[in-house]
Amino acid sequence: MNDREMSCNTGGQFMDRGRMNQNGVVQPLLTDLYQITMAYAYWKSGKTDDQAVFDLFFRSNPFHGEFTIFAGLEECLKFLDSFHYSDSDIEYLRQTLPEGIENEFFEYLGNLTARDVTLYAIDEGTVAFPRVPIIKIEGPLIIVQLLETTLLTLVNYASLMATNAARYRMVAGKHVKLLEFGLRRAQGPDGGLSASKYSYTGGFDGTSNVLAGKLFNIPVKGTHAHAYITSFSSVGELKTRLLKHKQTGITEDLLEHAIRHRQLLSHLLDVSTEESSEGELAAMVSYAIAFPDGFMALVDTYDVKRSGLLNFSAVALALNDLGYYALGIRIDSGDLAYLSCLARETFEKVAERFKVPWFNKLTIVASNDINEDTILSLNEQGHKIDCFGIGTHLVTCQRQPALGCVYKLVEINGQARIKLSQDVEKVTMPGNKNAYRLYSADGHALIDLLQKVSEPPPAVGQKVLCRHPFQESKRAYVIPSHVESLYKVYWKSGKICQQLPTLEQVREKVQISLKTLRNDHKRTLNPTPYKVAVSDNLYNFIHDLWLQNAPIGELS
Ligand SMILES: Nc1ncnc2c1ncn2[C@@H]1O[C@H](COP(=O)(O)OP(=O)(O)OP(=O)(O)O)[C@@H](O)[C@H]1O
Ligand SMILES: O=P(O)(O)OC[C@H]1O[C@H](OP(=O)(O)OP(=O)(O)O)[C@H](O)[C@@H]1O
Ligand SMILES: O=C(O)c1cccnc1
Ligand SMILES: [Mg+2]
Repeated sequence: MNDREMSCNTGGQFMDRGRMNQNGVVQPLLTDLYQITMAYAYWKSGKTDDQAVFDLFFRSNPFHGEFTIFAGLEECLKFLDSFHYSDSDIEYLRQTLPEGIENEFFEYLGNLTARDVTLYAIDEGTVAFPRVPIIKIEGPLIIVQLLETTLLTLVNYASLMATNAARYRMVAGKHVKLLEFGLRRAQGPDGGLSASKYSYTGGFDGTSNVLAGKLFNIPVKGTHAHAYITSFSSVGELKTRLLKHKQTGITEDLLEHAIRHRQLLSHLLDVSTEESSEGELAAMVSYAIAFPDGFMALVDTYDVKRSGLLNFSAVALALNDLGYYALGIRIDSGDLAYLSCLARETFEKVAERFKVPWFNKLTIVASNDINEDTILSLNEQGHKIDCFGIGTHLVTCQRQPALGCVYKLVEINGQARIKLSQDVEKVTMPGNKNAYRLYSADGHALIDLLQKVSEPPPAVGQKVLCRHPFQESKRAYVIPSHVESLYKVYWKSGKICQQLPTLEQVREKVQISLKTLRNDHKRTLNPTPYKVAVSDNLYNFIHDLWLQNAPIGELS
């Protein structure tokens, strides 16, 4: 065991060793220097045992949308569970922090754990909204402050990615498969792994990232690259053409079958065999021999119509002669609407002419710089794509590369704190609060309501005054048919205190939670903002505190 592994404590009640596996890069020094310098200054000024409450929240939804999927909670809990500065961490800090830092501080840091911290959170996979804290953390000021940057880095990208993936899922519809192909384009290896994990959470069906498959138990899927096709230039290069018949076991020449079918197909599809690529045919035959039960071929290397579809269909029919069913094709360039329709038409013709009805159902995968708008546009035009392979736009979240979650002090030693700003959106909601989601009779979420923790929760069937946090005139009475208390205690007294869902369960939660949102909040163009309100009591409290803290200017 290395010193990082040894530093993990025994874990909470519900945490088995499997779960403890955490990305090794997530450790207490994965933070900003200022957290540690502040910790020293807090320590020096006797604030070590001050009790703080911090809220982790975002101020606006990403991608011009009106919802965000909260993800990354499990990683935050693992981080709390293993929080401990190793001897080498302390040694590094001794060398790095300014001279004159007292030795006792390093001893203090060396013994510091997250045992005295309590973490409340919304369930991972739930839709969340601006200004409603998704995590609330209480505990000694120093430790709670020290957690800021790491928790933010664990939640921000995870939630952004899960939201992005959920948006792709919404525009693609539930019947189209979505595969994440982004590792090569992701923000480094760790970004790539997180992208694979959280795109699955958001509703993708699998990833091409093999390590993500192993680590997170996500289905791994894939086709092949253009290099495989271009590595062959003629059938003479085939080292073997032989394949055993699936049922009889008799060895046959797959190429011979393919060439025969290719001739027949050239009439049916009205393309000449001379125009099509022999290298492509050779590549497809060799791939089919390697994967007779999983033959999926890239058809756009030379020309989809004049070469790719002809060669693919010939090899797929040859496989059929030997008792195997091909899976389908991938198209990675050109007009994906047109080419997918052309491919489906081709398959239908072949199905009819060769009496192979399963040809109608061959899978058509499309890739090439696909984003939400491309899918929407393809839907409008009409297409026959069964599966999108999506890389760059998905994993880099090109449309909005960061979610702006922040971590703000809202209470210290029972005293509420407010951060003022010229920009009203940036004024923090002071005090220790609870959050509730109020539902209508038809099961839709109506509004999220923040209250002071001292207030009784809203009750079903009873009128609640919900106020806009900053605009006095904006208020509404809501009579909820169902009230959901959004926070659960996830970490207390050094233990994880909820049964953590599996990745699969979080993935299901995303879809269930999205269903509670009205469609107008989810549409891509000009969605209706979801309402986030405060109780009358909290409203008055915020505004009193605001006035107390805002200096009165003087005109001269
Ligand atoms: N029918 C379509 N409607 C809208 N967008 C499409 C459609 N078909 C493809 N696209 C998108 O248009 C872009 C086409 O990319 P690009 O101009 O690089 O063409 P290409 O097909 O890759 O060209 P090349 O064959 O030269 O590589 C891609 O982002 C692709 O997802
Ligand atoms: O387009 P993305 O959404 O990022 O999806 C991943 C891309 O990665 C692969 O090829 P690559 O782009 O590396 O080569 P290519 O440009 O020749 O297709 C694949 O063919 C996709 O095009
Ligand atoms: O398997 C694929 O088709 C794949 C994987 C990564 C990137 N592009 C395509
Ligand atoms: Mg590409």
